Amino acid sequence: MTETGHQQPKVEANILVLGAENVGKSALTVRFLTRRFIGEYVGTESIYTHNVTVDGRETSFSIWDSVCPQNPNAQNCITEDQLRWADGFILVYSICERDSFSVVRQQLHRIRQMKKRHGPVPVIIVGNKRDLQHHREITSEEGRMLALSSDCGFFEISAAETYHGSLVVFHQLLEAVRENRSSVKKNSGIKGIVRSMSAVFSRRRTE
Ligand SMILES: Nc1nc2c(ncn2[C@@H]2O[C@H](COP(=O)(O)OP(=O)(O)OP(=O)(O)O)[C@@H](O)[C@H]2O)c(=O)[nH]1
Repeated sequence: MTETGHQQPKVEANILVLGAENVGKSALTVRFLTRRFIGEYVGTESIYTHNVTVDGRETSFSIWDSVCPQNPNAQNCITEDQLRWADGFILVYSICERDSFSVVRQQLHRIRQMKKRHGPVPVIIVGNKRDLQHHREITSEEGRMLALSSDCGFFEISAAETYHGSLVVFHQLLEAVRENRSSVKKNSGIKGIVRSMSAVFSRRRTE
């Protein structure tokens, strides 16, 4: 409810979870949805709907847990349809697998190319399997630097160990999606005013 007693409209967010095979995309998603870590997940593509209250507002997440085909050309893991559908992206790698970090880098590049055509879109990079420190191949700094250099959020988590990490990832992305929407709306408002003013002035010049 707002101060004036009006019900705030429901927030809807389409989130696409990407990354190489076996990095924990399903584990992260299922953790957020159920608070539980099951251990083994069916490797099929799924879209889940999850209705929750976030910061006092009704929110409906649609979460697309994608599957990256074996031996992929990583960039082609993402289709145009997926890119159009998503309001925000979670790119997952395993801190124990250098190749999965490269996949995230390539997928990020593809998303940023699309951004040129479709406008900005929030991305959060997630280094998963933080509990497996003894197998670590990617330092936290590498993950953080990639995120900083490409204007993304960054978290290292263990979907196996805690629920909190997955919660923070989805909530931060939701906040970024909401901010992105309001800045797009604001910009299109200003652009609209500029466009109509230039139409008026060009008409005057020709009168
Ligand atoms: N130790 C550890 N294992 C994890 C973690 N997250 C996931 N796993 C394990 O990693 C394996 C793959 O997890 P999934 O969630 O199926 O990974 P995925 O990226 O969805 O895999 P695909 O569906 O094949 O693309 C499973 O055996 C999980 O139990 C984690 O944080 N720590």
